[in-house]
Amino acid sequence: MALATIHGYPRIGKNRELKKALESYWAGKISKEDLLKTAKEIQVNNWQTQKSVGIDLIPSGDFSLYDHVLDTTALLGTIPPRFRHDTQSVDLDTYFAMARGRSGDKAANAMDMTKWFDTNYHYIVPELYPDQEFKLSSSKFYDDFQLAKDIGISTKPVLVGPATYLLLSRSEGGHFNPLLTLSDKITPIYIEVINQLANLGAEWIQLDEPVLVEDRTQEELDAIRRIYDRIASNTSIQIILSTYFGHLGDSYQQVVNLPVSAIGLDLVRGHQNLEYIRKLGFPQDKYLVAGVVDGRNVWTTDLHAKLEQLEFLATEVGSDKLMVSSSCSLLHVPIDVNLETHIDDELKSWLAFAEQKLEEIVLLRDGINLGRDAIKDKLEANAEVIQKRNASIRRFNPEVREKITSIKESDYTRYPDYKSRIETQRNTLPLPLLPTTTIGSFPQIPELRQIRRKFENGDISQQEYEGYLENKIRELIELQEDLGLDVFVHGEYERNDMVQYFGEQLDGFAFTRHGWVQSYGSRYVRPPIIYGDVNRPAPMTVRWITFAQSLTEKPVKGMLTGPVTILNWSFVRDDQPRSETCLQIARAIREEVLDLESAGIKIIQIDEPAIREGLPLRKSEWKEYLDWAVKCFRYSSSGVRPETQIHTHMCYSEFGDIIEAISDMDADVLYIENARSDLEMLEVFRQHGYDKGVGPGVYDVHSPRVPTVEEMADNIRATLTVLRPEQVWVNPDCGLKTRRPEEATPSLRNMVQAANQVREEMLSRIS
Ligand SMILES: Nc1nc2c(c(=O)[nH]1)N[C@@H](CNc1ccc(C(=O)N[C@@H](CCC(=O)N[C@@H](CCC(=O)N[C@@H](CCC(=O)O)C(=O)O)C(=O)O)C(=O)O)cc1)CN2
Ligand code: MET
Ligand SMILES: [Zn+2]
Repeated sequence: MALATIHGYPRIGKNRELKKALESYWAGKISKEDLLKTAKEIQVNNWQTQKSVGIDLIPSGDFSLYDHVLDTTALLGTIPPRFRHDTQSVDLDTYFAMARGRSGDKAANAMDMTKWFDTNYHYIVPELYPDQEFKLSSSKFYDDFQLAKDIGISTKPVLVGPATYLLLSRSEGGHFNPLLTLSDKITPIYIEVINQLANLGAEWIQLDEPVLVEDRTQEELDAIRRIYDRIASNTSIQIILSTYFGHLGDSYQQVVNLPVSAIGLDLVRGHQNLEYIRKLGFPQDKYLVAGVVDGRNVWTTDLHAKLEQLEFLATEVGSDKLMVSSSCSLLHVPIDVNLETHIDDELKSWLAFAEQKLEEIVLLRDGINLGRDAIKDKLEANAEVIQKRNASIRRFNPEVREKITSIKESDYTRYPDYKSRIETQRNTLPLPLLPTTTIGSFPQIPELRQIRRKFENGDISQQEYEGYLENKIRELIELQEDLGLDVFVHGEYERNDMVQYFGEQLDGFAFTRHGWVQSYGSRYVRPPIIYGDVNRPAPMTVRWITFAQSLTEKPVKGMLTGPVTILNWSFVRDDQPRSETCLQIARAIREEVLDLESAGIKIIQIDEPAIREGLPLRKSEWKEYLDWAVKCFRYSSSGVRPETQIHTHMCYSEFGDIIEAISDMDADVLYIENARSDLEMLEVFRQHGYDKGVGPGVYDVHSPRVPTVEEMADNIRATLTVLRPEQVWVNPDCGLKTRRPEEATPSLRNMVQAANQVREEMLSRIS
């Protein structure tokens, strides 16, 4: 009999219970016991939901208070020395200190955070030394397994696999490959954990190795082989080695022949895996975890098409060796589409969130085990939805299609080139050396969010809401005058989120009320759903930017989210190439840029923080993506006059390997994350050179800690060893929306002082 399983379930709770509990705990408003009680309730709820729908192999350990990679760090005892952790097991405060940094007498910077593969989920990057020791330091995975067992559910514990853990970590104290250097040391700990879980009664355990869908060297594959050989000869439990987010490529044969009981393959993003099975076969003695239901998108599954795949797989591997699964953890989709009362029924029928996906998986399993006839009614209903969706005219807007075809090749290039236009800009836009600015958003205080919620619910009028926002902007302009910043922003107070805000104003987008997806820790997003052609019916930001500009002589930046980021942070229609959808968004943004320029705005910032996460996981596919992604950005920004300055911003990623594409975007100024990853970006600029304006962030905004003048001045001085003074801007790493005003204001005051200090040093050197 085929089994139904998933890789993992959303952790946040249907009503964002985890966020509320975490933030209350951090604010000292609830106790540790209260927090852990909420965590337990969410887990129990998740298990019971899965059980009642009929999932056979239910995961445990997929829940996390903050991040599952950080949980693995706690498990393995790889606590960076600056957290001075000396107890046997990692306590909650050390755990959160690693994630968020700590101030006071035990002050320590947070660990780096970066994107989880090509998703908008962020994990805490492990820091490993060449002589790293590993020591079991957390009982979380046992506790979670036991908790499920206590309510009568024998779960499948899920852990980040040893190879993935090592390859995702940062090598400290010199360049080395953590997989090649540390695999012998990490393996015994994994063996210990696996055997303990077996002792507690686990029959299956899942080790997630998504690094296997990236390009791996033979040396790495050999090291992985050695790890799994050793695990196999020292454990007796059934192990699922799971891969997701892509296909196995050339390493297919080697991976499926690793000594484990089951192999998990993504058959959606990694649809090529199906071809490999067809051509190269699949080992007869193994289970196949067939990831057929998309864990990365929200569209109702075409059950007929998937059943066909599964029927083929059943003949290849035997139906008793088949597990029907999600393509990856359901962490990346919202929980329940039925909470969305304002989405119309037709559109809703096109959508499946986590709970609906559980039902799809169970149906597909039944289709395999009992035959198509047994699920006939459901199959027919599904076929009707799919057929109607494919034929729906709601997806097409002839006017948009027409405008897209009329784009000319020259529309993708800005004239004149940077060298000439920067001269013009220097004359029309007088700025001091090392201009200071911010990335855009200012603290979204609870009062602001509450008022927006009231406005959405109709409890206050539009006039009251906008009056409130105007006051906030007035206050912020005064604050920026007082701080002495050079280029101002309006604060983005009118935005719930930098992508959702635009999605709500564009045709072809649907947005959710409850469709939260975890981005990191307690921070969630509601990705808009792009179901049709994208069009901008009216200006989206001009009203707020021009209001802010009317209050000051200093330049106020127009603030937009770029097309690639809107694409990558939305759920995207799957009936046309992503590049086409992106160009439609780019057209909408270009219109907005031109409207801002006509309204007298001199600097327009178009953020593209997600440009890198759209990068395919296999290098051979990079060029194609970068070509169209960069083109879309250029199309959105190139219509302006020479004197209008275009800025862009990126955060949370490594940019070294795509620096040429970034330079090709041809923005006049680039603000880039820098502080949290040990000034890595400076090394990139040193090696590759960069000729346009750059603001490498001088402090990390994702930590509540207020940075000192001296450390920021040091960062600026470091930047000046690599870049010319005329190029350099001074700004934080990212927007300040997640900070409290008590953190943001003193940090910026120190930042301006740091810039002043360095300016004086430069002047005294000249004179
Ligand atoms: N889409 C996206 N992806 C991104 C980023 C980003 O900014 N946007 N930044 C990077 C890091 N990720 C981040 C993701 C989310 C947040 C963030 O601040 N999220 C907010 C939610 C933002 C939002 O949409 N807020 C709404 C909903 C407000 C709300 O929750 N209201 C309360 C009531 C008010 C209250 O009591 O607070 C309620 O509904 O119950 C609004 O402001 O309108 C949060 O989790 O707190 C920050 C960074 C990478 N990826
Ligand atoms: C995640 S990038 C954020 C950029 C945006 N302008 C902000 O300041 O919040
Ligand atoms: Zn940012």
